[in-house]
Parts: sequence; C-alpha cells; structure tokens
Amino acid sequence: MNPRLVAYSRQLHCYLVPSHLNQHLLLQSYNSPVHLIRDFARIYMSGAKRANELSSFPRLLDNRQPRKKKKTANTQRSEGSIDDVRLHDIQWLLQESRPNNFEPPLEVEPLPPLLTQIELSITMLSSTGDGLAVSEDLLRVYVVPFSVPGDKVLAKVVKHFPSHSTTDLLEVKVPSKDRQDDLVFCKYFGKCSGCQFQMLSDDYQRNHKHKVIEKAMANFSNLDPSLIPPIGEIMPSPISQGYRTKLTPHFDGPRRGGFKPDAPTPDIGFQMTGRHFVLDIEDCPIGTEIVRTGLKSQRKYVRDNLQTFKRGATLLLRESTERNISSIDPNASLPPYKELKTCVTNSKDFVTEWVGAFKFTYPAGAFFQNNNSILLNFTNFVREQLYVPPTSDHRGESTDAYLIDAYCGSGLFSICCGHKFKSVMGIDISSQSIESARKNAEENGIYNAKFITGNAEALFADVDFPPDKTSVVIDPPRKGCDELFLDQLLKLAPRRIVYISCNVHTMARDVGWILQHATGNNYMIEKLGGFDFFPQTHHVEGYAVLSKST
Ligand SMILES: C[S@@+](CC[C@H](N)C(=O)[O-])C[C@H]1O[C@@H](n2cnc3c(N)ncnc32)[C@H](O)[C@@H]1O
Repeated sequence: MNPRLVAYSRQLHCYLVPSHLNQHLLLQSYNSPVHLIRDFARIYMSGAKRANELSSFPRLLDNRQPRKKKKTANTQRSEGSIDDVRLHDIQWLLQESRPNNFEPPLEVEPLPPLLTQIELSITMLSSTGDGLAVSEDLLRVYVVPFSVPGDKVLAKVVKHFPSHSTTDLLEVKVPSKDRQDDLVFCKYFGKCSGCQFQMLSDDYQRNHKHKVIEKAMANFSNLDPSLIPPIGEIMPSPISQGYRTKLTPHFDGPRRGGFKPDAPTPDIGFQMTGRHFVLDIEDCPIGTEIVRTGLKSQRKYVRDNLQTFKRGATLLLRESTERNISSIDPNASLPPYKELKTCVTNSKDFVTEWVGAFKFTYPAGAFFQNNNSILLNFTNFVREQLYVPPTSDHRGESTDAYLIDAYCGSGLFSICCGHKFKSVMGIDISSQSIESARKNAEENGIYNAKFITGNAEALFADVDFPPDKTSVVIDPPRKGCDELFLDQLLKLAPRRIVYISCNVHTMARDVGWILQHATGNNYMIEKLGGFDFFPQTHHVEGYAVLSKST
C-alpha cells in the first residue's frame, strides 16, 4: 500500500494516507474543518493492525497531538507555545512563497526518506530562532536550526510533519552575508539548545526580535492593524555574554535503584537541539563568571557523589552579590562599594541581588529576572510608563497615584517604582515570593506596599484604589493571564496598564483581548517594544503600555 498525499485543508496542511482512503479523505478535505480530517487520519492510523505501516510512515500529525489532557482553566488559552509560534511562521512562509493561482497537485513526489541529506536555501528566520526553507514544490517548509536567511545549507531530514520537516544542519555551503561565524564564543554552539544566535551580530539579533514582536501582534492579537502602534526599538543588554545569573544544568539517571557503584558519570548539561537527551557541558559562557565557576564545582560534586543521587537531577547555580559598603574608598571612582559574588546551589538558601541601590533577597529557587545587567534600565523604563505625574485638581491640590503589581514575585516593580505612588498592592501565587517581597519592601524603605499571596485575580477582592488614579503592572508567566483575571482587570478599569512578558505571543493575545473587551473604557496601546534580556537566544522580554482615554 503506497502512502500518497491526498488531502489539503484550507490552511494547506496535507496528510499522507493509504491510497484506498483517497476518495473518502478528499471528500472530507473539501467539506470538513481541518481537525476532522486530522482526527480521521489519526483514528485510522492508530489501528493496531496498521502498526507496521505506521512505523514506516513519516509522522502524520503535527507536533504533539493532544493526548488526554487534564482539563484546566487554561486549556483554551494554549496559544503562544513554541510549536504554535513555529507553525504560524511555517504557514505564513508557505502562503507568501506561493503564487496567487497556486493549486496543490493531487499527487506529489514522495517525501525524502528520513536521514536523507538535502540542500536548502534559507529564506526566513522564525520567531523560534530556526532558519526556514521552502521545498521546490512549495508544499512544505524545512526547519533548519542554526541557519540564517541567505545561507545555502546541507541538512539531514529528521522528522516529517504535515506541513514541515525538521532537520539537522550538516554544513553551511554558501554563507549568508549576515552570518558572522567568527562571533561564536562557545564550543557547544550548534548543538546545545540554549543559544540560537551566536553567529549573528547584536544589531541583527535585536532587529530580528523587533520583527518577532511585530509578527506576534499581527498574528496573535486579533486586532485591526490601525490599533497597533509601531514597535519601539529593542533596548540592548549592557552585556551580551556572561549575563545569566542563573543556570540549571541537569543529568539523567536510572529510573529506579539509583546509580550503581561502577556507573559512569552521566552527561551533565543542557538539552541537545532537536533531541531529548542531555549534552555534556563543562562551561557555559552565557553565565556570569561566578555561576560558571559554580558549574565546574557542581559537576565535580556530582562525579564524586554519584551514588547519593537516586535518579537524575537538576542542579541550581545562582549568583548572589553582597556589597561591602564599609570598604568605601572616598577617592575611588564609582561604584562606592566592593562586591563579593558567590554561587548558591541550594534552592532554599537565600541570594541577594541589587538593582541600582535597591536590594533584593529571595530563595535561590524562586523566580527572579536572570539578567541583572539590564534590570536598572528596565525598571526605570517601567516606572516612567506606570507613573503619571499628579495633575492639579481645581483646588490646586495634587492628586495621588496608586500601583497594582500583579504577579509581583519578590517585589521587583513594587519596590523599584513604589516611592512614586501613594499606595502599592502586590500579589503572587508563591507564598515564598510574597514573604520575600514584604521583607524586601521593608529593607528598601517602601512602607506603602501591601503584598498578598494568591491567584492574581484574588487581588480585585481587596483593592479599593480609585481606578482613574491607578496603574497596573502585569508580569505573568509564559502562558499569560487567564480570562478571569483580564475580565476583572477590565471591571476595575485602571488608568494605565503596563504588560511585561517573556512570551510576546501570549502578551499580544492578552493585549488584543483587553482592547476588544474594553467596551466603554477605550483603551489604546501607547507603546510596544522589548528589552533584550536574553542575547544569543531567540527570547525577548516584551512590553505593552496601555492607557485609558479619559
Ligand atoms: C515572570 S514572573 C514575574 C515576577 C516579578 N514581576 C519579577 O519580575 O520578578 C511571574 C510570577 O507570576 C507568579 N504566578 C504564576 N501564576 C500566578 C497566578 N495565577 N497568580 C499570581 N501569580 C502567579 C509566579 O510565582 C512568578 O513569581
């Protein structure tokens, strides 16, 4: 039985199915939504008697078809995952590459067998940091990690999906004019999944991240383009190597029974690109000096104490900074203190970090932004966006301003911005972080802040700030906010909203949601942009500043 390409959905997905199902699937393809065709193909192919055919087929379905998932409040809001973002880029590139009158043929050449080496011309850099090349028949996209638009490469086919295939980069045959291999500073680059962009200049990386935010707003916000202002410049990180104050290398181990006395030391490091195994990493020059030293000593510790580990583990390396103010030399140039750096490896121990003159202490395992070099510029920017200078009312008195810090962690924004506000309220789901936020506020002389532990939406029960004098900073995890929170935010209708996110796709979705559901409040997007918190990687920290017209 020959697998043949028979079905196209409106989104131009295609499916390989045994040929005797052609007729049926063709009917389905023109009359049914894509998920029906997909489900049909899946049900057919999952039959036990088809097991042999299945193993010889390229995979039928797109990345990670849902197994039975636990139903959570966020099931409908799973947009913005790496797979989802990559698929958007793939579909966009296919559409852009095809002429208007493009008709997919009913029969096409079979796909190259897995492990075949093919030559490809890279035309686009995806938001997930991969080079993309379109097949000659314009039916499929090849995803090539570590490649740059303009590169001609030799790649090995690893896995097929309906509209794309993943590959390994084997050789750059003709380099793009933008490729600068002499910039690469890590010997693991090209294998390790940590960095994607070391062969690109800092400017190129930031221009790319600018486009990532532009595309995120265009594809994920569902907003009319007229409502989306031009994206601001991506603010650079003062250092683009040696900036990470936290590393979490890991190693695998036996499922049960622990390591045997003669077991070899496992590979300790980060995941290999495109694979599910760990790459042994002796040094990571993205880390700060002290965490790089910590990596070496922790690797030795694991080697020397392997039998004490029952299974694999994730190691924690976190920079902590003490400032020795008493050692001020009055004749010295700034800064007027000496810094002592240590590497903390126990998640329950406390680390200290400084943002300008603000001191933060928090458990090493808790969330804190991990590029300290950019934090002062970043928090100054956020403060300017949140704070509206008090206007004089008709009696000539100043009005007050209030701040809500949703998803506040250890109090970064409350503390760096709090002195500008009459009153501050922070909320976080982690009681550990809230405890740190309270102590940090006290230590930094911020006495107007109240912190509560709970789901972000719980803060609306407590808050009695006047909406027109209130600013809200939102900094949720990668999955973004849930609708319950956004709904209540709109009911409060604060004057300004500053949305910060390490996932600009869920940020775009949530900002779009706010504008679309804010009937009567008329929010507008004042500013959009990003900070390059994560140089050498495809990640960017985005911001959106929203204001309510009065
Ligand atoms: C990206 S971090 C931001 C923390 C803080 N703003 C900072 O910059 O240090 C996201 C925070 O959201 C918290 N969080 C996650 N889900 C939450 C929820 N449903 N309600 C409140 N906080 C939540 C996490 O504990 C984490 O501290």
